[in-house]
Amino acid sequence: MTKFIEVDALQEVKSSKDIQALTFVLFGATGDLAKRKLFPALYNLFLAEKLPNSFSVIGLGRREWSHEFFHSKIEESLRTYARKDVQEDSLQDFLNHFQYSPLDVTDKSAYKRLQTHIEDREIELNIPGNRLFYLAVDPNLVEVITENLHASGLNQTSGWRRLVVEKPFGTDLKSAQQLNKKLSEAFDEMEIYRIDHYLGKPMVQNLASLVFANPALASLLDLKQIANVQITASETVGVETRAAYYDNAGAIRDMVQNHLLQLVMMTALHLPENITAEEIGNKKIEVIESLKPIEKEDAHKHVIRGQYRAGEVLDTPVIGYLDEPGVPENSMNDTYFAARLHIDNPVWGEIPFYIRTGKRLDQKSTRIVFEFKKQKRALIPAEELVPNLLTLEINPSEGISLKLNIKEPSSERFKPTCINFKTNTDDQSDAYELLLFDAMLGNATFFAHWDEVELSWKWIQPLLEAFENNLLPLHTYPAGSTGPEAADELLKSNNFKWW
Ligand SMILES: NC(=O)C1=CN([C@@H]2O[C@H](COP(=O)(O)OP(=O)(O)OC[C@H]3O[C@@H](n4cnc5c(N)ncnc54)[C@H](OP(=O)(O)O)[C@@H]3O)[C@@H](O)[C@H]2O)C=CC1
Ligand SMILES: O=C1O[C@H](COP(=O)(O)O)[C@@H](O)[C@H](O)[C@H]1O
Repeated sequence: MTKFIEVDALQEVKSSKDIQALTFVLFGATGDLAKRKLFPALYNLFLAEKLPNSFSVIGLGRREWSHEFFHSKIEESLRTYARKDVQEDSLQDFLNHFQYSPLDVTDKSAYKRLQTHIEDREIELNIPGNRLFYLAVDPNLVEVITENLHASGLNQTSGWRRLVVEKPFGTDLKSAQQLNKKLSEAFDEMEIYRIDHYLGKPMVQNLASLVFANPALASLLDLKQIANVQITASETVGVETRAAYYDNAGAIRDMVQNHLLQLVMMTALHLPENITAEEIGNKKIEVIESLKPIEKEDAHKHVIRGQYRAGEVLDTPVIGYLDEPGVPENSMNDTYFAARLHIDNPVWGEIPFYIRTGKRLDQKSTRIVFEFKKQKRALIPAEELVPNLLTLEINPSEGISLKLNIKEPSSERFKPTCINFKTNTDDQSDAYELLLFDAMLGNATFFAHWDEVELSWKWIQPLLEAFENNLLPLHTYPAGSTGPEAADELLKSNNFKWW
């Protein structure tokens, strides 16, 4: 069941007054996500006065850190990754909210110590028992942490309690279902926030309102005129230091099951009407339910998987996937995924959706492109015209552009010309800021609900099996390219190309 608070999803975020005093229990406080995203997001919320005066963050990890050392790590993170300059005069005020406690999550007895720590701080800072447990840890630890939170009674509190779980949620359909069952023994569905940071990206959050607020755009997006929709999430980075996780996950679990399918849902749901917060969840479920299954025997017709070889990315030579530290030399893991999907409902009918993602590609870009049908009348030779494209750029820059054919002055020729609108993102909250704020507020609109996650795994499962049974080739592509040539063929067979 979906859950929402009584706010319009499209409303601007509120202020700190809307968030009750709380304890933020951060599992994985010594890890990469905390350093790169969570501390900077909390800091930006603090500077924007969107945190309550009374809040306590208890950081956890196995490392034997002191509170002071923890503070120095947070400070380092803010100086490296925060969107805004560190304000020297208030930095210590911010850090004073944080304390650290070494804890091995598999050690049941340690949770009693944690409970005392949390309660002491609640008394000291006058915090009612509102507790947000944020699990920034390997997915394999989520179950044991939840079990121990339950067994120790830490989740039985006089205030509200919420559990924020990072993606990927499980590793396949069965494990996700088992995990969900376990979580629901300790928390109600209303209290579980499955975070997918693509849902926190401002352009994604605004998709629903964009068309409604702009009748011109709404009339442009007449579905009868759309030839196809393309969703791209390309990255220049490689596997970095994450081989242990990534070589088991691959692009299919790391990006497709969650981020890309969420983008498909968000893109397909919004046309053509205004949508309330509650309807967003329901419509997303309708979309994912309508996604035509691809049977594993047919996967080779609709799906391309690839792995990068050595090459040059942004003028720098880089090694191939198989030479990356921690990657087995015979790994068949996918670092690239592309597919052709169909949403089998009256709205989207025959319009194909193409999705693709990959590491070590030529550029970092997340975007959605609507390609319009070509002019059918023969007044202008078709080869002189490019299809009109409406592009929504999501990341790293944000904006909207429309590609048109404009006649060059003093010539009979047409030139493809883009009308661009770039959002000024300098002062814009980032995905984790928006999502952390919502989790603390109790607004689950932009979190992945269980139904969506389960339906996404159901759709993905035959493809996982096709990959495991090697029912489709693993293509290679040079680092710095746009991906395997076979991915171009996927579109060519329908007379399209990637944009
Ligand atoms: N990094 C990123 O950019 C992103 C990460 N994510 C997700 O966030 C989650 C965390 O990722 P990331 O931060 O990169 O991972 P890291 O490996 O960097 O961090 C893992 C954290 O888990 C802690 N940990 C591991 N084992 C135990 C244990 N037995 N007891 C207590 N703590 C333990 C580690 O602490 P210690 O070593 O001190 O025990 C560390 O703080 C993953 O689910 C990932 O998919 C999602 C989006 C982006
Ligand atoms: O969740 C993940 O996302 C990042 C890409 O995120 P973005 O916001 O930079 O587009 C990806 O690099 C990582 O592998 C994956 O775990």
